[in-house]
Amino acid sequence: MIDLRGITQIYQGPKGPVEALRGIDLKIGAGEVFGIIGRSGAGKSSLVRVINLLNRPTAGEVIVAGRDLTKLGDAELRQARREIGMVFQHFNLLSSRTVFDNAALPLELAGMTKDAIKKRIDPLLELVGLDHLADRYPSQISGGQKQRVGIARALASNPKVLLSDEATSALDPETTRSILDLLRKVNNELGVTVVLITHQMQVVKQIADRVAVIEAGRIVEMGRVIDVFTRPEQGITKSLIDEIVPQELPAGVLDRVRKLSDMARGQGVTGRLLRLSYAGDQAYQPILSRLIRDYQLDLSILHGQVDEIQNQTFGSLAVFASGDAGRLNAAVAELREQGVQVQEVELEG
Ligand SMILES: Nc1ncnc2c1ncn2[C@@H]1O[C@H](COP(=O)(O)OP(=O)(O)OP(=O)(O)O)[C@@H](O)[C@H]1O
Repeated sequence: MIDLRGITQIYQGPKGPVEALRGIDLKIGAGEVFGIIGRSGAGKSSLVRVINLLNRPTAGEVIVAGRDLTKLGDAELRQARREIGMVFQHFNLLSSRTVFDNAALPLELAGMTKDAIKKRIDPLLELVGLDHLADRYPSQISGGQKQRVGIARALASNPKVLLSDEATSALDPETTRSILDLLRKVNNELGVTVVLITHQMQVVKQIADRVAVIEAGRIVEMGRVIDVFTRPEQGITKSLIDEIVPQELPAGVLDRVRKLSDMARGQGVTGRLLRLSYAGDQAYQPILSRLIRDYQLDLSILHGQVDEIQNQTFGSLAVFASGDAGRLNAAVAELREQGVQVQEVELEG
């Protein structure tokens, strides 16, 4: 549905050129919910605005639904843009227009008749849960409701793609969840491809099928969300995940682990601090009991968390394992063979 090829974006800033996007290649399939995540200044907004050519890239091709938007004339581009809806962090509603009239704006601008507009907007307001508030003004509704208007307006022209530019960043966690649920529903019921940019892994985790991590204008990591969560490769990805699945153990716990390690050494056995993570059907208990039973290891559980991503279980566990060095190595090898990610945490320092 979306195919970005060799996208470069250079802005002329006051202190010279700023290279916001440095050769982005990205394919997003029809019907996907795709997350683009990065820290402030990474280039997320620049990238999402390239998709509807609100930003014309300095170089590269922007192919949406089979057409290269960079090659279209003004009239054709206006037409093509109707297939790409967009929602914004600050909603961008007109305060002098009602909920209905805000949602209807793109259709009015396109010259649609009043009757046709009503036929289109009434069911959309119902879809976003605002049919009872159609006559209210933006000042009379909550932030979450404003974003629902923004979503209805973005869907008014029956687009194939919905772009979300930090749509939930101004909302509290509960409202964020309900807006993300709504975007999922839009994706499921209308088949609209959703591309959302965010700086929060929680958003990606709740809704996206795949994610691209962007840093300094480049995609540094990309994959299915469950895979990126279980096997993050880049430092930036790890630190973004760390915000919802803490990777660092508290200093007090590490102190305890060092004592356990000293004790193990005193008893002539090896001790290692391991971080295990897994996705899917494996569960903690069989993993742990196997380590104890088959490899005669002693285990201390330091930290554990189980979560769900796209209906798949995702677990992470920190354990201190001690025992015979050879058996410990064999246990780690078997865990890896079974698809458990095993990361050794250094205890020195
Ligand atoms: N119009 C502009 N003129 C000059 N530089 C710009 C312009 N827009 C963005 N930039 C610069 O391009 C880089 C990428 O900005 P962009 O807004 O795309 O990042 P972002 O990841 O969306 O960040 P944020 O989450 O803070 O909005 C930044 O260094 C920014 O300062």
